[in-house]
Amino acid sequence: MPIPIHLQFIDLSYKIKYVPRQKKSGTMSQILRMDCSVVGVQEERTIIEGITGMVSPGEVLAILGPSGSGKSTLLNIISGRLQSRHGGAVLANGKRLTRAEIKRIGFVAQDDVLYPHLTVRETLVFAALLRLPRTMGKEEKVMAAEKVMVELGLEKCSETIVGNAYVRGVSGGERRRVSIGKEVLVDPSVMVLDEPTSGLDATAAQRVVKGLGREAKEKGRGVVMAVHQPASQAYQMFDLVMVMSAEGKCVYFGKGFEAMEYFEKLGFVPGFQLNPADFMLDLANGIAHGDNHGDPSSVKQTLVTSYNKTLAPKVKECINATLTRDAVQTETISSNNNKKEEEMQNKKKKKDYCNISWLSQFTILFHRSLKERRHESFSSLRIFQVLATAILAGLMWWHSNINNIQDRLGLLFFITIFLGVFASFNSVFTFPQDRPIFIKERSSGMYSLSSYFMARMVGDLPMELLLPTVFVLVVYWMAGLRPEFGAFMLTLALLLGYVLVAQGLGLALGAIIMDAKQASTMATVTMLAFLLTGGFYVQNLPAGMVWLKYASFTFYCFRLLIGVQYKQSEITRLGLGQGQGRKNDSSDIVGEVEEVGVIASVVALVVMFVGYRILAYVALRRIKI
Ligand SMILES: Nc1ncnc2c1ncn2[C@@H]1O[C@H](COP(=O)(O)OP(=O)(O)OP(=O)(O)O)[C@@H](O)[C@H]1O
Repeated sequence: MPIPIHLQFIDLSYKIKYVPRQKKSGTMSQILRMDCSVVGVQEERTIIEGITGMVSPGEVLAILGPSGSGKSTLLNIISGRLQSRHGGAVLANGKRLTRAEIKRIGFVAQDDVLYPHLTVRETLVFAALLRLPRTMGKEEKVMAAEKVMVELGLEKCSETIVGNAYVRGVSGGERRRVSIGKEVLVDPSVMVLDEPTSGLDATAAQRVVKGLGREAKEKGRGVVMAVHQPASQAYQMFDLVMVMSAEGKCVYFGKGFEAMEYFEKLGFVPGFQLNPADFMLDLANGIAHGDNHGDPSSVKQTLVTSYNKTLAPKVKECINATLTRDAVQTETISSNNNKKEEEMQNKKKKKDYCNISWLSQFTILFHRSLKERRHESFSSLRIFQVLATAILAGLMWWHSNINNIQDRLGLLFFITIFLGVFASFNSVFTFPQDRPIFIKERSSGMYSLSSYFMARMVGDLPMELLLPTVFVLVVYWMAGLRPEFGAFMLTLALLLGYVLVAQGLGLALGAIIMDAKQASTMATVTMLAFLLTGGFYVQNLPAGMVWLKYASFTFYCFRLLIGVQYKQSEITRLGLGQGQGRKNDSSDIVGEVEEVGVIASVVALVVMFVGYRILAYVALRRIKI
């Protein structure tokens, strides 16, 4: 049974600052010319204002209001997702929300935040394994996921992938139920749902609302949900109703069955039999039925004034009474515990923020990462890209001659370019794509950042190294590079190491910029810059730019590759080394391997491998959850 939580929210307000892109006065020609004068100064907009209410264990509170009235914003605040960015207070049993309480609030966002390539069963089972307490065994957790699947009518599609707007998967309504299932699984004390019935037909919507209401009563769970046009039968299941105006103000908060009576007293009566929710939505938009009540703005003004005058004081009084009761209870509890015990409890709470051990989190996330990313890493398009490029390069450099220095260096440089760009470009999407799920799951306390990060890093290894291995295998033997097995293995190891460094660069850029499009452009530009300064095009960089060469991992890889491919005797014979009288020639570059040293080059690559990952980790730490 969930721990009962009385949730109170008092005088909530939320404002955003924004810069309007263009003023209304901007003419079309000004806009087309992107005239700077049409860009406005920063403005402030109030999204919600003075919202007060509460929900107790076992109650269902429905939030009704027109589109854009701030319902989602309110739910985000209530569930602790916009902490410290709003006015007013959200209290759980009389105390401000802490991370532990937030974890007890299940939140189903308006958009389904799920991994599209996992099946329904996989999604729920992984959620159960990560979220249910360590006292439960694996079998029990899997059973819990199965039970939720049955309760929500998802057995039929349990083996179908979840999908999203781009990938065909389960239907929108089924996806919605998966999102709800992920929260129901952990028996939260309060469930906050943003339009749980969107995408469902009337019968399915009613089933979901009924199910949520029944569980609320049975388990003593508070439920807060924003709903668009609930059917009258669904409306009967709401204990409390809040109606918000389009301007983000409250026009009604109170018992569901008393709402019509309240509006009637104000003189707003539907002219014919009407669904109460539809009637209230019309009122919130300023549309009054029956008698002429004036224009919409005066209708809304009447409703807001009346709420502030008559209902708001009663709501606050009721909240105060609950707060006094909670305070008495809290006082009794704390007087029973001495300070030391309290400290120990706090420590334990902090340690137990995640339900399972670090190692279990890592193992589960690792498996999930493999399952989720297999389609991406081994997509037929990627396999085709790699194989086609490898075969093309192999044919172009077919059994190239070791004495033809330009050809050989060209091939080694091409391999470096291809693998570097391929790895960095593919990995740049990892964190921006994961961000919404990462924020959602971390705010629910499912895992720690370090376990997520390590699982991603380790999970990426087999995924990201297999195709480059195939590439090297094909090109190496087709192009007739050094035929000794040792030389092949060294080249392979070196190139795989290089791929991991390039991948680290992509991960770091993705984590820092957190926008897949911008980060991919940045990764391409950075890789090109590194390739430019890598020594193939210009041997002697201008004095102030030499550092660029040493910052480029392409530089080290390229030179080490040459070191593996050419023996010392060949370097001397072909005049490849420095001091062989061929300065400023592209064939002079082997000399720089000697200049930097093999060990130093390897160390530089290792430092960059670790450094980029540390950068990515630090960037992820900045994400507010
Ligand atoms: N970060 C933001 N930047 C700009 N506008 C915002 C931001 N957050 C919210 N808004 C605006 O605040 C208003 C309320 O948004 P919100 O999503 O809370 O409304 P809603 O009632 O849930 O709407 P719907 O029912 O259509 O989902 C909208 O007009 C929205 O454009």
